[in-house]
Amino acid sequence: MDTEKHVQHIVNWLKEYKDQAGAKGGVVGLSGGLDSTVVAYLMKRAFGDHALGVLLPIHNSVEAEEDALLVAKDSKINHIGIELTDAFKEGFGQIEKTLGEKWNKDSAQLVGANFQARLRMSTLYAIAQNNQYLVIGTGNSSELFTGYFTKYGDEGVDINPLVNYRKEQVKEMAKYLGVPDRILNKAPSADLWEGQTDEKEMGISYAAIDRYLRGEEIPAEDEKTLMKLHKSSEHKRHLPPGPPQLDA
Ligand SMILES: Nc1ncnc2c1ncn2[C@@H]1O[C@H](COP(=O)(O)OP(=O)(O)OC[C@H]2O[C@@H]([n+]3cccc(C(=O)O)c3)[C@H](O)[C@@H]2O)[C@@H](O)[C@H]1O
Ligand SMILES: Nc1ncnc2c1ncn2[C@@H]1O[C@H](COP(=O)(O)OP(=O)(O)OP(=O)(O)O)[C@@H](O)[C@H]1O
Ligand SMILES: [Mg+2]
Repeated sequence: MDTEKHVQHIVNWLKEYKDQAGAKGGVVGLSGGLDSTVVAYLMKRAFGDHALGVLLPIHNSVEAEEDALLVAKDSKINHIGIELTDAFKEGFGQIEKTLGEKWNKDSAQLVGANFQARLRMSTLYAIAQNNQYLVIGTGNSSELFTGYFTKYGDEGVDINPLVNYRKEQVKEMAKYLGVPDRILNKAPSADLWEGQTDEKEMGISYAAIDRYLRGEEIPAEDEKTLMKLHKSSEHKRHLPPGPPQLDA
């Protein structure tokens, strides 16, 4: 791909979209991971001083604050940090306490992880509305295809500048934008629990996902895994359905 052309295309679109929405700028959650890093650099080009990155640490999950700070400094995006550890512990603790015996401990890790993603989403929306900003998403087409995101959590956003780009293309953009090697070379992770990586949890590599999305053949076992992820997450790619309308 002609990376320079695509970067300019996204930056132009961000500017146009913001203007037609009547917004002043945009806000993004800064995790220190590749996707939010690329979005931060693009937002800085599109929104200048009205690009805001927000570090949202929850000290229950893995901490990558140093990387997020490095991104803020390197991209020169305005940034703030909002500590969500207590809010998470309080909110999630109340649910556990109230459900008591009915609380299913087997799924608690995943449920807690999704709760964290939605808490971050709520926080970003509060900041966005307060500043007349839009919430800028970081999802790419590889994640969207597999459904590897929390419904109404990290994909609860206003616009998604990377949605037509595969993970490998996001990495190309990162190189073009001068993202530090430390960020470029990290294994993609939601950082929602110790040792979590996207590829381990999904059971397939981004290389295989992206090969498939490019229309190339992948091993049968990978294709089976990918189709399962895609089908089971179909509901995440649509607005909530209701019963069909009756005539009278
Ligand atoms: N057929 C259907 N029609 C309508 N709704 C349906 C449904 N099936 C489930 N649902 C609903 O969807 C919920 C399950 O979806 P969801 O809540 O998303 O949860 P789920 O897909 O189980 O988990 C999210 C996955 O994304 C990963 N993640 C999360 C956040 C960030 C990142 C990252 O890469 O940074 C990754 C996380 O590690 C996990 O593997 C169910 O609890 C139910 O409410
Ligand atoms: N600690 C955090 N602080 C602020 N935002 C966060 C934090 N953790 C996750 N997010 C938000 O959730 C998004 C989804 O996470 P995801 O892991 O898919 O992307 P990433 O971390 O940017 O890149 P990578 O997939 O390479 O790890 C992030 O891009 C970011 O906007
Ligand atoms: Mg990440």
